[in-house]
Amino acid sequence: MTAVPAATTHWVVRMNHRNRSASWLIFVAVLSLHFLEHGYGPWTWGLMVLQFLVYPHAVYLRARHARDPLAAEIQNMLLDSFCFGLWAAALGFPLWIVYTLVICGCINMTAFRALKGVLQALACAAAGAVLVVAVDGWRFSPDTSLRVSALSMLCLSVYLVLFARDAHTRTVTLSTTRARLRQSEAALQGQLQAVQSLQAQLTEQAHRDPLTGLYNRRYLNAAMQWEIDGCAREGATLALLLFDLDHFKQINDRFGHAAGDEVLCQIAALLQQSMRPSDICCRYGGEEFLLLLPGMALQTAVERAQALRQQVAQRRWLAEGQPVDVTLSVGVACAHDATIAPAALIALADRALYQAKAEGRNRVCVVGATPAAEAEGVSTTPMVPAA
Ligand SMILES: Nc1nc2c(ncn2[C@@H]2O[C@H](COP(=O)(O)OP(=O)(O)OP(=O)(O)O)[C@@H](O)[C@H]2O)c(=O)[nH]1
Repeated sequence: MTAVPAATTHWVVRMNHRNRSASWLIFVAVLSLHFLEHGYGPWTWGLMVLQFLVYPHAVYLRARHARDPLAAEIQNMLLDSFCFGLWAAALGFPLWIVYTLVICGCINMTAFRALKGVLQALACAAAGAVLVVAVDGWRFSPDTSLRVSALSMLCLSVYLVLFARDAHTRTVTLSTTRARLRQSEAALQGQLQAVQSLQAQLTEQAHRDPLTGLYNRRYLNAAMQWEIDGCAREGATLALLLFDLDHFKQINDRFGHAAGDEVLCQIAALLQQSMRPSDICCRYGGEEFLLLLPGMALQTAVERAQALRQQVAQRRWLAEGQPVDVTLSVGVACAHDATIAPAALIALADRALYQAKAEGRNRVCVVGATPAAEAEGVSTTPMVPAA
């Protein structure tokens, strides 16, 4: 047997040990009085000491060291009832003594097994009584003296009070534990929400360009295929505008990198202002921006590019307090179905952008220019889509 610290002993085992030790001590007084009144011999006295003074500690030790202490304690309770039956029959069923013993056994079992427990306790008590009657014959002397009856009542009362006190302690402990659990659950929920919001922030940061706050290329790579598929499903076109600042290096060289950054941020803000909720705006490279326009036809996309180009060119830009010319070149491409790969669509826009740069910058070029675009100064240079 391994030593089990009292604090880790099952609470039922501890409770029954305490209740047995206390109430059975009074019961020793009940029996002693009864034995004296009826002149019982030393054997009976010896058995009483064993049963009511030694037995409670023996069964406590057995349950405490058992592999399943609760099951062992329930066996102890059934054994209590069996022994009560032995005593009841051996003493000739003295009414108050029998009543006290049987009620104690039944109440204990009811607490753990409900009505089934009562039946089990009664069955065990009956088995004990039958055994004594079978071995020693039937004896019946139900009367107890007033003193024995009164002491029996006291014993039963002490047992019931102890039992009720334990029930109260368990209820208080349970509600305290429940309250603590609720607090821990609320704290856990709070932590979970904090982790989820942190995760969302991290995901957002991983998809954003730190300087301009626009989506970055990593996000674009994932988003483009969804957008191409989505537009193809709806039978709509997907337009793509690729912007590049003209001679941006000169702004950096003349006014410094911080001034260049400021221009980039303002261009990003300007692009965002013109966006529809469904549009996706990315910082594609150093001074390159990309607008993805789901459901937009090529003609409309070209108009949009022209408007933005003009807005930038006409705006009065200042760098370090000095006026500076800022212009954009734009390449426009359009996907008409899901067969085009994201990289191929960008390559088309890139070729149009290259053309815009080659033609002198501050202009919009388009893959397969339309007559309307031509009228607005859009390059009509026909471009062959990349294979
Ligand atoms: N301030 C700033 N400059 C950047 C950033 N990223 C790239 N650049 C600069 O952008 C400039 C791009 O130069 P180029 O590729 O020669 O292009 P460009 O001067 O705009 O000339 P074109 O595109 O041919 O009209 C380089 O000087 C880069 O250092 C950035 O985040 N901040």
